[in-house]
Amino acid sequence: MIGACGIVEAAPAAMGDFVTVNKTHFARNGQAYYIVGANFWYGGYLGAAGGVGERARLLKELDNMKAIGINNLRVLAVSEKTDMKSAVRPATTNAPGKYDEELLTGLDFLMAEVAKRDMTVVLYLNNFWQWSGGMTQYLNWFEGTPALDPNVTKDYDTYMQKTAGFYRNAAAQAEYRNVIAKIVKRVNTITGKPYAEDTHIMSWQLANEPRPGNGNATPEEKAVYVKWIDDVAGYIHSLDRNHLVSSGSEGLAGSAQDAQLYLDAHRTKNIDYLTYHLWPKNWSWFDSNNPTGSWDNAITKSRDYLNSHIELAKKLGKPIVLEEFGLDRDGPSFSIKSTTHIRDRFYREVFEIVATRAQKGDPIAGFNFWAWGGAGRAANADYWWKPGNDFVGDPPQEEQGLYSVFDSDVTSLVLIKEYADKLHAIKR
Ligand SMILES: O=C1NC[C@H](CO)[C@@H](O)[C@@H]1O
Repeated sequence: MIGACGIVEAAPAAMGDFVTVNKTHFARNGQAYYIVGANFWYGGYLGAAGGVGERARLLKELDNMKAIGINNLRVLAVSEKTDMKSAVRPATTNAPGKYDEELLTGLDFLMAEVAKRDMTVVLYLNNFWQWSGGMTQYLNWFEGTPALDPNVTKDYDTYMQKTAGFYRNAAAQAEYRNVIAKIVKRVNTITGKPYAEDTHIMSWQLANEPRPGNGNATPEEKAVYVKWIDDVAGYIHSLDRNHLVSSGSEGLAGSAQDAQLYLDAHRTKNIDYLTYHLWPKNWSWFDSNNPTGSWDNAITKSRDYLNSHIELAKKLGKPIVLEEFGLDRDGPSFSIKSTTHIRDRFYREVFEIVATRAQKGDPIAGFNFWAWGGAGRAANADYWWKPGNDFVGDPPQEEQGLYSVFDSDVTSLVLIKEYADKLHAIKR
């Protein structure tokens, strides 16, 4: 069918129900719903009508993801204009109260196309990291503190400790809630449907990887964090009684390694399901320059991380989604010409634990790998992103090719499809 923008579009799929929580599982359309997902942070950017928009690419990416069984996308809904070097440009928020409607229409287009493919989307409304401006940019606006890019300062500990000041800043929280209301109460300009009534939104998510501070977060910082999650999640539910709300937490790695904090932060009835992320290289469990020597350590710790968080989900009686995980390409290399044998081995280990425990009825509700690169390609010899370059799965704060799964990574795509079939076959 030829759509309004003159591009062949998928035929409308049947309208589904909202994703709901049934004890420790998701349900949709009267049956168990398992997440076979991709991180696709830039999906709304590709949907824009002009500027950075690439609607023909977006349709192809969605069709290619659908073809390997992907049913869920995790997408950045809001970004903040910032001077920080390794942040995406443009941003949906140019300044407090000043929003880029063309870019926000990109999210409308994405949601319209997702609905045609009966996929669902998790939309995150902020970012603890600098690659979309995020909480640090709010503090620059409302505290006047410089937005210091940790890729430049190389001081992530100070970055994390200062960024957590966002939770305590009343003016920043007020603007954050203004933005939340703008998105949650938005009416899709393509379909005319209010977002709050869109059954293809699975969940609103407070932020990407919100942390209480750095690894030495104080009891006071932890208490502020727990209250912030409860308050904001409750605020979102007050605007929208239909959709789930999640935090975007990484699990213990994003909770100062404090399991009690992770439980306390997610016990509230306002958080409907748990999230966690798995990053063996980022967390120095895996050394990609010594893969053989570090594999056993990495996979042992990864297996423990995967399984222990499912036990925490059992304690809270809520589903849990592994909504980020990744490993770099053989070499290591950023080039799409490099192989992905080690990453495929890691993915298979992750998928096997998720699928096996899901089949057993444990509260693991699926995964989103990080991240879909699809047809995007790195543009520069140094693999860093510059405005005007393709978007790929790696945001601008990392080399373009670090963790992306590209459309040429056939062994990875086949592996994802193999486990998509297993998860989609689970009937409960
Ligand atoms: O949310 C995230 N988690 C890990 C990704 C890869 O390092 C990173 O790109 C992103 O900020």
